[in-house]
Amino acid sequence: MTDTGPGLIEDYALLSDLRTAALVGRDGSIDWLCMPRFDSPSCFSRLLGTEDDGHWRIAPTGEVRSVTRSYRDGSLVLETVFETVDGVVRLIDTMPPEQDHWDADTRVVRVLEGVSGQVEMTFRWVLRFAYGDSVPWVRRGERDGQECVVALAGPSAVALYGDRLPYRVPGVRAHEAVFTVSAGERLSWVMEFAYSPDEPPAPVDPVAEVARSEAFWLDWSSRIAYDGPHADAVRRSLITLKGLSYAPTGGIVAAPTTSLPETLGGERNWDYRYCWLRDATFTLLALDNFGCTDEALAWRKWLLRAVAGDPADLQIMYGLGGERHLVEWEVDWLSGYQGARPVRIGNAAYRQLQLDVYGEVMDALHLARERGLGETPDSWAMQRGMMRHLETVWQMPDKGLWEVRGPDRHFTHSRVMLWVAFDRAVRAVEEFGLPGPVDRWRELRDEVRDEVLAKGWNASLGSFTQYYGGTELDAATLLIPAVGFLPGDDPRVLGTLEAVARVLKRGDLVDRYETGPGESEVDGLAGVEGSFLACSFWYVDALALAGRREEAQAMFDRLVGLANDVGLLAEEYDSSSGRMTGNFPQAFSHLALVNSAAVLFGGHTREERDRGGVA
Ligand SMILES: OC[C@H]1O[C@H](O[C@H]2O[C@H](CO)[C@@H](O)[C@H](O)[C@H]2O)[C@H](O)[C@@H](O)[C@@H]1O
Repeated sequence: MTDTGPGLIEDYALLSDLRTAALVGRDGSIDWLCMPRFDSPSCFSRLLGTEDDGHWRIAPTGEVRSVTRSYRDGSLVLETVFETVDGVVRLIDTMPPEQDHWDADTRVVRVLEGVSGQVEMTFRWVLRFAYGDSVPWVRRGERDGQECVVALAGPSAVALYGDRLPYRVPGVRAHEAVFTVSAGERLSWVMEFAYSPDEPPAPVDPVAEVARSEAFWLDWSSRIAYDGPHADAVRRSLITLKGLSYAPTGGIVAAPTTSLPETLGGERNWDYRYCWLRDATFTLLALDNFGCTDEALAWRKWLLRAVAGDPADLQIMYGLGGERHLVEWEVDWLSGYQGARPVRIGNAAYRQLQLDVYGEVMDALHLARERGLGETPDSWAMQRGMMRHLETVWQMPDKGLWEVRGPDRHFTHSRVMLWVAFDRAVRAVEEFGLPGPVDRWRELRDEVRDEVLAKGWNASLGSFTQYYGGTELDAATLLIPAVGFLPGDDPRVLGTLEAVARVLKRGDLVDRYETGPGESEVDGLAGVEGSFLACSFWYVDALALAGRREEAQAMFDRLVGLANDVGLLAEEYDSSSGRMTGNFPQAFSHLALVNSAAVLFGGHTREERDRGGVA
């Protein structure tokens, strides 16, 4: 077969074992997999290069007439059905989450079933460790009487067990098997990551592993307390958010990929396999809003651990285990997704000052209190430490929530979120009787509010602007009513909604700010980018909070339709090509979808569900 490169971003489906994730294309090829953690080096990297950078495809050898895909209901067990002229086959893919032993082996399970006729299949396995840089030593092995293929290179090893194990293709650094599957026949494979190259991990029963994975997800998704409009999309988004969580610590990755471009062919390529306080906070609020309280508790634990120490050292993002150094570097041997270079590992944004993060964390912990998640001895102490530090830095310009790589500015959204931080601190004292310098916090809250209304508002534009003194707009200012800074029907909020509609909205898609030639190039990057999907959902929320519910619901109905065939959304959408862009699937987009559903239709809290009621 000729190498056609990776598929469209929307051609991929997610597998996750709550420690790492794989992306499977419509062509039956796993093109992205990092083992054993989300942020480990990838061993399949076709997504960011070519077939030779690593992939694992199981697909009909000949022409495929149609491909249909779906997840088994409520789960991350993916079924891909290939129809060919000779018959139909079903490929079942999953990564079983380990419920009790989080240090257990990470594995990918693939089961192939003949549905009708007889179909010739090609199984191709190209393993490359270290983001495609390291060709392993591959040999036949054996454990517990079962043959396997073991691939080793440096610290990494995997073992492949299965019914038809591939053989080395002469003269090519790939392993292949060609065989026929008849109706009623079932073949299966398991690929496991091994820490010790001396002994392959013990073989497991693939069919039982699929059942175990499905049972885990069904049990988890049965706790989702929502059966309102677009229930399938909301449930799929929540399952996706759960799939982006790292169970051993409670951290949540912004996305399981790096360097899927925000601009096709461009340089806006970032590594999202880390935990942003902002994204994780929004995610946990979204999960908790739909009854997934365990995840909210796990996140708080992760947060307390990650930010422990001197509040002056607070970062805007951390590694999955709370690691602080996420040094950015470029992988010069990968050609990038459809040529979009550079491919970046690590993310220099970890060193940025983004003041909105303080507001987001204070807001999340305040909501946790309001929802009765209970206090921990450390959480208020940590918040007070954060507030003490904020009092020393709040006047500084920052990089804003969009993490611009241009100059620091007083971004209006950051300033609004500072108000949120001081406001939630005041309310913790007033509403929950917690100790703190409430008079000082009140004064600072009022000072920031006056400042935003004086400097962030531009009367001639009739809108809040992106930063003090600027004339450009920013979709993040749509969040002003959602955080309670001004009511949804305040004339300044309505003016901002109108201005965003005029300048940043194309159809239903909303850009986060203006990019490209002629703009102020606030982000310090070349080129234009697609529309940021979360901003479109924020627009829906702002419409609803302005009392324009019908319009909001109609727009939400259309936005939900942008998800791919298995309900997944990337970070951005390029309306000119009609393609998804940016990292995939992205927590920000999915959490914005479920939060809009909560605004429009009401989330169901666990208490309400337990009482058998509806929010
Ligand atoms: O486009 C510029 C920036 O893009 C990334 O940041 C975006 O993703 C983050 C994670 O989802 C999100 O928290 C942030 O608000 C987004 O702007 C990237 O990580 C940055 O390094 C980059 O400057």
